[in-house]
Formats: sequence, structure tokens, C-alpha cells
Amino acid sequence: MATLLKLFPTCTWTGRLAHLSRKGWAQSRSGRLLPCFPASQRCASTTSYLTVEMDDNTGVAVVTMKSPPVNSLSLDFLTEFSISIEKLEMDRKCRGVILTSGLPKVFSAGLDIMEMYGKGPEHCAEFWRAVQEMWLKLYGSNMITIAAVNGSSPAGGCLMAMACDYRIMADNPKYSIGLNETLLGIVAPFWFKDTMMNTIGFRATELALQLGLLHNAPNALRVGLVDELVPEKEVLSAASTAISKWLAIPDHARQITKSMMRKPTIDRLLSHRDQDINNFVSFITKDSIQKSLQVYMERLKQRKT
Ligand SMILES: CCCCCCCCCCC/C=C/C(=O)SCCNC(=O)CCNC(=O)[C@H](O)C(C)(C)COP(=O)(O)OP(=O)(O)OC[C@H]1O[C@@H](n2cnc3c(N)ncnc32)[C@H](O)[C@@H]1OP(=O)(O)O
Repeated sequence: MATLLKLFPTCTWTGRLAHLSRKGWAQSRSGRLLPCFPASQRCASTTSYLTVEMDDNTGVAVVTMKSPPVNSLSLDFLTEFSISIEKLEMDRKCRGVILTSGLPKVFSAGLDIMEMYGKGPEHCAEFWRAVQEMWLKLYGSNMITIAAVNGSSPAGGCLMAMACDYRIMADNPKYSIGLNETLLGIVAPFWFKDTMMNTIGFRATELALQLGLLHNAPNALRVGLVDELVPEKEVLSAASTAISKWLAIPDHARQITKSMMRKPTIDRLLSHRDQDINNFVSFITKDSIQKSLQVYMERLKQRKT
């Protein structure tokens, strides 16, 4: 087992591997002793904010976000997230990802407001590049991506879910999802808007963005922001069922089709990436915008008292 941990330092093998004895080892042609895995194997790696559980049998990885209290998307979180998606993308065995939250009631609270409040231009630029990177990795992924939305998902959280191929949400009217940026006195950038338009169409996006609509679960289904509502306890199992339908489609055909649908939107950001960062920095560092963020955060905290 010690050798195994040396070979796979970032992985915790679960399932029947715990019972691996000497007879669980095989000799390679070069004479090296290698672990011989039973047919069904799961490999779980845990970083500070994410757990990635890869099932070699199905080719599906479950990525669970766990950054208390609300899975807000900080610079560190986003960096880890993009690295994890990149690793899965490069893993030939991985064909699909289910993205979910390990926290109660919240999928993701969106961008970490504290990364945008009281910070200098350099930090804001670095943060925004990480936000772009997260979206580019997820929206442009070759893998099947399913969002198992088991809680509220405002703003950047909604962007994450929309970047997936399919969304399943917990049927709980208390949970909401949407791009609510205008409620904070900020503006959803063009690629947030494009992603929503590609998901629910022009008119519904126009209404949703201007009014900063946060749709409850039934409304989210009605406008097409999510594809299915299921009882809260069944979100993950419903995601597994859904992904098996996608896995039945030949990868190359699905991937080319996905790229055909999404490439123009991705290219639009890629060709304006630096300009988009400059726009963000000059917008977010304005005194009036900083004031809006401060007021919003204060209101958020006051809700509790
Ligand atoms: C010309 C055009 C140029 C355009 C240039 C670009 C412009 C800028 C674009 C920026 C795009 C921004 C995208 C975003 O994602 S902004 C973030 C928006 N998010 C929200 O509005 C969500 C706010 N949070 C909530 O509504 C609730 O917290 C939630 C429903 C998610 C959970 O509720 P719950 O009751 O369970 O938890 P609390 O509200 O008590 O929160 C617990 C603590 O967490 C803090 N918190 C919550 N959300 C955030 C966040 N997003 N960032 C940082 N911190 C957050 C909250 O304050 C509580 O903290 P305390 O415990 O310390 O009180």
C-alpha cells in the first residue's frame, strides 16, 4: 500500500482496493510491480476546494465543490477548478463530468465579492483572467458536462451551470438560479450574456439580465435555464442516469457537434480577452461600483440579523 501511495500520491483509492493484498499486484514486462485493479475502480483526489471522484468503469468523474460557507468563486478556487478540469480533459479514460456541491442549500454563490471589493487593478486583472479561464475550460470542454444543481446558484454559479451540457436542479422552490448582476449594481459581461442567450434565447435573457432575475426552481425549468427538476435527494442519481444517455453517443460526433454550437461564442471571448479584462478592471475599480458592492455585502450580512 505504501508503494501504491508513492506511485499515486494525489489519489485515494476507494472500493475494493482497500483489501488489496500481495496477490493484488502484477509484474510488468520490465519487472516492475504494479497494482492490479479489480474491474470496478474509483479514484478520488481531494484538493482544498474540490473532490474529484473518477470511476474508471463508466469514464465519469464527479467533481464536488466544497468551499464553505457558500462555494464562492475565489481566485484560489477558480485556479484549482480549472486545473482539475484540465487534468480530467487530458485523462483519456474520462468521458464525462458531473459537477455538484458538497454544501447544503448552495450550488455556488457566484464570484467571491471580496475578490472584487477593495482590491487593486493587478489583483482584479488576475482574478478576471481566472474567471475567464474557468468558463473557457468548462464551456469548451470535450467531455460531457452535467450540472447537478443541488442548491442556489446566483450569477457566476449560474454561469458555471450554464456552461455545462445539461442541468438537473433540486425541486425546491427555495433554491434560485440566474444572472442577478444588476441587483449588485454591476453588469454581466458579454460572454455571460451570450452563454445565457445560447441557453434560453434572446427575449428571456433580455428580461432576466435587465431585471437581475433569480428564478426559483420551477421557473428555471419553465424558461429552460435547467433541463430537469428532481427531488433533492435524487439530484446526483438523476445526473448519473442522464449522463448514461450522453455516453451512448459516439464521442467524436458529439464533440464536433458541441464545438460547432459553442465555438463562435468561445472565439468571441478569445479574440477580446485582454480588452475584456481591461473593461472589467476599469469598471470594478470605479468608486461608484465599489460603493454598490459594499452596500450589497452589507445587505447580505444584515439579512441574518
Ligand atoms: C461596460 C460593461 C463592462 C462589464 C465589466 C464587468 C463587470 C463586472 C462583472 C462581474 C460579474 C459578477 C458575477 C458574480 O458572480 S457576483 C456574485 C453574485 N452573488 C450573489 O449575489 C450571491 C450572494 N449570496 C447569496 O445570495 C446567499 O449567500 C446564498 C443564497 C448564496 C446563500 O444563502 P445563505 O443564507 O445560505 O448564506 P449567507 O447569505 O448567510 O452567506 C454566508 C456567508 O457567505 C457570504 N457570501 C455569500 N455570497 C458571497 C459571495 N458571492 N462572495 C463573497 N461572500 C459571500 C455572506 O456574506 C456570509 O458571510 P458572513 O458569514 O461573514 O456574514
